[in-house]
Amino acid sequence: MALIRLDAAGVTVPGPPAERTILAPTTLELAERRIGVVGGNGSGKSTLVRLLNGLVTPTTGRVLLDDVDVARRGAAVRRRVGFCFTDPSAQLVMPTCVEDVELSLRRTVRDRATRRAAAIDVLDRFGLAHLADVSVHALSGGQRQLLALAGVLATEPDVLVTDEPTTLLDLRNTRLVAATLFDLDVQLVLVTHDLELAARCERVLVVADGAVVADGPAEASIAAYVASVEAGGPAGAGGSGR
Ligand SMILES: Nc1ncnc2c1ncn2[C@@H]1O[C@H](COP(=O)(O)OP(=O)(O)OP(=O)(O)O)[C@@H](O)[C@H]1O
Repeated sequence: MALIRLDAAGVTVPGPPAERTILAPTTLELAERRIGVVGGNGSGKSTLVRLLNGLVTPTTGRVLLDDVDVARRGAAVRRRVGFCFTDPSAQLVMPTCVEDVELSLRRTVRDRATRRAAAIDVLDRFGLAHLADVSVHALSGGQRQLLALAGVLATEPDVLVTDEPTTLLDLRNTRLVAATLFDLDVQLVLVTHDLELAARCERVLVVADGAVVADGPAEASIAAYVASVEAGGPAGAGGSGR
């Protein structure tokens, strides 16, 4: 299991209209197998998790993966920390499913025939082998999300960060993607608005107004989040100035 450490890591963005802190300096150690991140729209969840693989660079403090500074050795960290976006279109770039997975494998498997076989194996693990030569545009929402996950996991990261992987999906596909995610042999950091999904994590962080306002076992964190929403607090109102 990787140890991810935020050491007073914060993010401030420049104006206009004025410089704004979108994540207050945050100190955390993340070592659990499955970590959920919940909070209102615009609260800072994506900013927080994008720090973990260098998609966002902290403007104060540091982020360390097993003592490697993400800002200094981004490429090395990204080989260990895979990131999956909410909208799979953001990462499916090749015409067919198999080619998309092959693209992920281009650095690790040099030989083309071996790479194709490895890509088919990956698709098979996600129940997508029968779609190998199908256009990525012909897939259902759930299949696209699974393919995006397959592409990231083909690189065998130690940690998978996934930002609202079920938000665009219907109930059946939500269940399919959730079952796949929770079955993976990988450390998972899961941003979600689905509290049932968050409840399956060992630890849940609640983000509000650019800060982690609750952090603990899923049940306690989710209860705190729900209570703050019911009280009309910032976690529910998305009150980060958007
Ligand atoms: N590069 C940036 N420049 C300016 N503002 C930004 C930037 N990135 C994020 N923000 C702002 O920071 C705040 C937090 O954004 P973030 O995407 O982290 O929220 P979130 O909790 O993931 O929201 P959602 O649930 O709606 O996806 C928002 O007000 C957003 O508009």
